[in-house]
Amino acid sequence: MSPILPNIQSPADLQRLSDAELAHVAQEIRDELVRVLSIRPAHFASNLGVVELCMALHMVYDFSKDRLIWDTGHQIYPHKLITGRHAQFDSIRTKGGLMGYPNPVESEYDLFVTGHAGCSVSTAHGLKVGDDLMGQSDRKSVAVIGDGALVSGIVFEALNNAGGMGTDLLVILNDNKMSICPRTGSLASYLDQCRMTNFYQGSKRTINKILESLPVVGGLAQSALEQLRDGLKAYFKGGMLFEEMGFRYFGPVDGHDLPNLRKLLRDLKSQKGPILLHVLTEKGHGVAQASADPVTYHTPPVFEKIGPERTIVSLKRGGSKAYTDAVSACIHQQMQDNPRVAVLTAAMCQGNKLEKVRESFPDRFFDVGICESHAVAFAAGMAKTGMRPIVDIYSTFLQRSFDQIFQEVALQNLPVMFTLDRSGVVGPDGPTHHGVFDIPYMRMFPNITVMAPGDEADVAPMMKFGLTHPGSVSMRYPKTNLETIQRTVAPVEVGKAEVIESGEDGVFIVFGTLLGDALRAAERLRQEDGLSIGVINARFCKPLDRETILRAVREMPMVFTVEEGTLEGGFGSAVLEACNSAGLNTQHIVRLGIPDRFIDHAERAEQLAEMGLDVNGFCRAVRQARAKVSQESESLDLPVA
Ligand SMILES: Cc1ncc(C[n+]2csc(CCOP(=O)(O)OP(=O)(O)O)c2C)c(N)n1
Ligand SMILES: CC(=O)[C@@H](O)[C@H](O)COP(=O)(O)O
Ligand SMILES: [Mg+2]
Repeated sequence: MSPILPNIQSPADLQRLSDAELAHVAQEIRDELVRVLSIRPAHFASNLGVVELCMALHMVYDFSKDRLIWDTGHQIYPHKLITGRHAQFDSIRTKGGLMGYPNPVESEYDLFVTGHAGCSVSTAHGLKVGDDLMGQSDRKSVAVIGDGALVSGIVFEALNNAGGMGTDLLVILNDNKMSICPRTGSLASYLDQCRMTNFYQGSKRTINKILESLPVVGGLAQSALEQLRDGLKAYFKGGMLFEEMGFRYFGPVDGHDLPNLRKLLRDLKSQKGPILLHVLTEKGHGVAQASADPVTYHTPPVFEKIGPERTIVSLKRGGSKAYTDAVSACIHQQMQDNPRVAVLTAAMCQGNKLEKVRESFPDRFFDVGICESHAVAFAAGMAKTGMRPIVDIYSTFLQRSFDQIFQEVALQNLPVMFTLDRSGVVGPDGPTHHGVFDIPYMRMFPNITVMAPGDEADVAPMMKFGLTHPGSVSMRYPKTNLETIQRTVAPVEVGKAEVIESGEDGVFIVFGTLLGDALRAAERLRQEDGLSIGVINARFCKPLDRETILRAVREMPMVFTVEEGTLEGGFGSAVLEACNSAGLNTQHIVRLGIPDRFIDHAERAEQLAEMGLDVNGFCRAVRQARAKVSQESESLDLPVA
């Protein structure tokens, strides 16, 4: 059969195809996923698992009018391939190319830029209620949510609200037994039980129909039948949880049976009220057919991404060690040395490279699922008992726990340590995943110490400090390979910076691992411009080393603060605030960091270069500042007119 997928310009083009042709398109989609993702690590297994579901949805609904939200959005590739973006698919997750998540700028079929799990039911509910109020009640609303995302607290907030309101909303639970790692928690076992039940379709409605058809038999028979119904539901087990929240439960159904999915979705489309359809899929489904590698087909890939060697690998990040490796090794060591140390992850055991910790200390390792708010409050509870919990988490995902950081940790002054992985720009995952806001949001609370290693040598002493300090500590580090700067490493002391190089013409004051590039820039400026630029490893943003930093501000003609975080309220702002309270002039201070806008997906090096946060950028900043200073001094020398 000749290729069909390249001719699919919109989902409407699917309508004219036979079942055999549709099956062919599904295979073409899988082949396309394997082809592109063999050259570029991206989300693979989750996309393979939703091919038929995506096609069925787009054949039953018209999402140019109806509303479709894919929870998290990492499984959006089949949706993009059949909504007119096949020709650009090679560009996915590259600078200027398609985003690896939904993107309304690309297509009317994408409604929200997402990347954080758990929000689909809320937004789909809002879309439906809004459309109704706007007089567009003919627009249907559908959310597709994975079993990993399902456990996020916000999902139950939405189910409760939509179920209570009786909104016409279809929630499709895409159950593939996996988060990134195997799923955890009681809901996981509940869903496993649901898998064992027969197809169950909203018996409540069926039984009520029987009731209505009977001649009036008074309340007694009704309540007896109601009890029978509840007994049946209890027996079925399937979906009771959702039924009790006001959603009629249908399922479980095979998520790879395209004809049956289309039939079922057509039936459900005409029904009223909140409905939850439980769909069973296989993460990584069909990859063997696509890559002709039988091994991977029968061992459902537990990983999200494919490496360049066309094999399912873990979240592959090149051969060299990353800061994540150094931190997870330190966590392991600290847990070995101190039985009071525990570690919590929010479904990112693999991303945080905690597998060895999980194996060595199963009683002190906690994967709470995609439940970041709970993770922080859980850690606070442990800290209250005298434990030393580490919340090991991506900076961007910790944003979900803002209020627990405030109330359960800072306000109680409890010793919870936050190891903030993926702080700074993260490359192809783009704006939903950059960890660029943690400096401001961590330093605003009393009682939290905010620090960042300048290089690998700082990691272990900082971890040790963080786990012995009486209060909460946040340590941020980026998604990049380790670097060790040759020097006599000064001991890590709270609120103390480390002067690495002195200079006369200016100074870089660096918070974080851009320290290496600042040193290389200073070396280049010495060689090419004859400038003597000092470099300070700030190490702490809060408390700031006022003595060292304010002395540099007083003595240096040019001062450059450097951080891989937003400038709004970041480290540079902390320095300006300190200068202001000390009554110092700050005109000669230049803050280098992430501008007040969202940074598009690209390679991390491209993103840093674009923001001037690399060697070239640092040299350019110094040269521009110097030119400005000499202009001003020339203008001062001009004879009075
Ligand atoms: C708030 C938040 N925490 C963590 C993640 C990281 N993450 C991305 S996908 C994923 C697993 C999602 O599992 P599931 O919802 O079952 O979707 P599947 O990949 O199985 O289709 C996780 C934990 C995230 N995107 N958002
Ligand atoms: C979709 C999601 O949030 C995760 O899969 C994330 O993309 C992982 O990022 P890393 O590759 O940095 O672990
Ligand atoms: Mg899943």
